[in-house]
Amino acid sequence: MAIRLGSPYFRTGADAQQSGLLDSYGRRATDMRLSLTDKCNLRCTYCMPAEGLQWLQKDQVLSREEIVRLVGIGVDLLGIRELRLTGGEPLVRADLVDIIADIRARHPELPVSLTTNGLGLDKKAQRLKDAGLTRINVSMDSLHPDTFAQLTRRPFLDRVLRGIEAAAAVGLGLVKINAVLMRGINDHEAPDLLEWAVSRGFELRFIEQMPLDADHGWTRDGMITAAEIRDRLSERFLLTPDPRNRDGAPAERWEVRRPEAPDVVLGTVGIIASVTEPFCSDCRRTRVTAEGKIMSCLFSREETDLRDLLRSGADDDAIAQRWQEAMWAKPKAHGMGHTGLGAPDFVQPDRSMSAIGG
Ligand SMILES: Nc1nc2c(ncn2[C@@H]2O[C@H](COP(=O)(O)OP(=O)(O)OP(=O)(O)O)[C@@H](O)[C@H]2O)c(=O)[nH]1
Ligand SMILES: C[S@@+](CC[C@H](N)C(=O)[O-])C[C@H]1O[C@@H](n2cnc3c(N)ncnc32)[C@H](O)[C@@H]1O
Ligand code: SF4
Ligand code: SF4
Repeated sequence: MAIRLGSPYFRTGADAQQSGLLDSYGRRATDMRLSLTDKCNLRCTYCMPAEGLQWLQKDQVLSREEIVRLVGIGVDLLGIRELRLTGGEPLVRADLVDIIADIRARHPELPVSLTTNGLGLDKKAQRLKDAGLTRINVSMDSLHPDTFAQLTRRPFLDRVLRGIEAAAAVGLGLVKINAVLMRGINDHEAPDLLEWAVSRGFELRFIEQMPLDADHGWTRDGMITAAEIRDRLSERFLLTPDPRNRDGAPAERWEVRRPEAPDVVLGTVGIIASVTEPFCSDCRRTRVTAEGKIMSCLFSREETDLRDLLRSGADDDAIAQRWQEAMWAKPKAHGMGHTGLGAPDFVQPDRSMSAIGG
C-alpha cells in the first residue's frame, strides 16, 4: 500500500535536481511527455469528434524556444531522463525537425522519441533521424482500408503504411506500432495485426480504450480488455511473459511463438491495460500540454500553467519549483485517490486525449 509523504519541501538549484519531480505517494517522474500541438489530421473515433476541436491559437502554443527551455529545465534541474514528443499530431508542426535538433544539441544523450499517426512520415523520417530522434511509435489500428477509414474517419491507410516503412528504413530504432481495438470494428484483426508486425520486426502494442474521447462514448462494458486481447491472440500464437524488467513501462510485454514451433521466438507484443490492469503505482510520467500546462496524471482535473512564467521573465529555478509543486499533487491513480476508470466517482477530464497529449 502506498504511503503518503509528509509536507512538501520545494527546492531550487542543486537541491531541486536531488529531489526531482517527487509526488506525495513517493513516485518520481523521470519521463517527460510533451505535446507539441493539439491539432491533428485524423479524427479517430476514440479520441476526436468528427468535426475536430476548437484549435489553440498559434501564440497560445509553446514556441520552439520555450519548448527547448522547458526540456532543459526538466533535464538539468528536475531529473528528467527521457522525452516523448506527442500531440495531437506532432508531424503537423512545421518546426518539429528544428525542435528535435535543438534538444539534441543541448542534450546529446537524452532518449527522444515520437508518437505519431505516421501521415507524412515517409517524407520526414530521414530528417527526423538526422536531427537526432531516437525512436518512433506509429499508431495504426487496422490493415484494411475501409476499417482504417471507419476508425480514423480518413482514407489514409496507404500513407500510414508508407510512413512506417520509411521509419524502419532510416533506422529509427525499434519501431513500435500502437493499436486500439474497438468491439465489432477491428477486434477480430488482433492476430492478423500481430502476424504483420512480427513478420516485419515491429513491436505491436494493443492499448485498452480509455475514457478520453471527446464524444464521451466510452463504456467499461463496451471496451476490449487485455484478457480478451490475450485470448484472441492465443487462438493463433503462444504468449509467454517477456523476462525483461518492465521498468515502469505502460506495456506488459509477451514473447510470441507459434504453438507448432515453440522454440522460435517470433517477436514481442505489448498490452497497455490502463483500465483493467493499471500500472499507476509505478508511474514515472509528467505531462506538458501544447499550451504549457503541467498535467501530473493523464486524468488530472488540475492543471498548472508554466507558460505564464516562461513569458514573464521568471528564472529557471522558479519554473522548476512550480513544476515540482504540480507533481507533488499528482493523484494516486486515474486522477483520483484510487484506480477505477468507470468507477462511480471517476470523472472524465474535460480534455480529450489529443488535447492532453497521449
Ligand atoms: N493510463 C496511462 N496510459 C498511458 C500513459 N502513458 C502512456 N499510456 C498509454 O500508452 C499509449 C502508448 O504510449 P506511447 O506514447 O506509444 O509510448 P509508451 O508505451 O509510453 O513508451 P515506449 O514503449 O517507451 O515507446 C498511450 O497512447 C496511452 O494510451 C500513462 O501515463 N497512463
Ligand atoms: C493521442 S495520440 C497522439 C499522437 C498521434 N496523433 C498518434 O495517434 O499516435 C497517442 C496515442 O493515444 C492513443 N489514444 C488516443 N485516444 C485513446 C483512448 N481513448 N484510449 C486509449 N488510447 C488512446 C492513440 O491510439 C495513440 O496511440
Ligand atoms: S489518436 Fe492521434 S491520430 Fe488519432 S485523432 Fe487522436 S491525436 Fe489524432
Ligand atoms: S493514469 Fe495517471 S497515475 Fe496512472 S499511469 Fe496514467 S498518468 Fe500515471
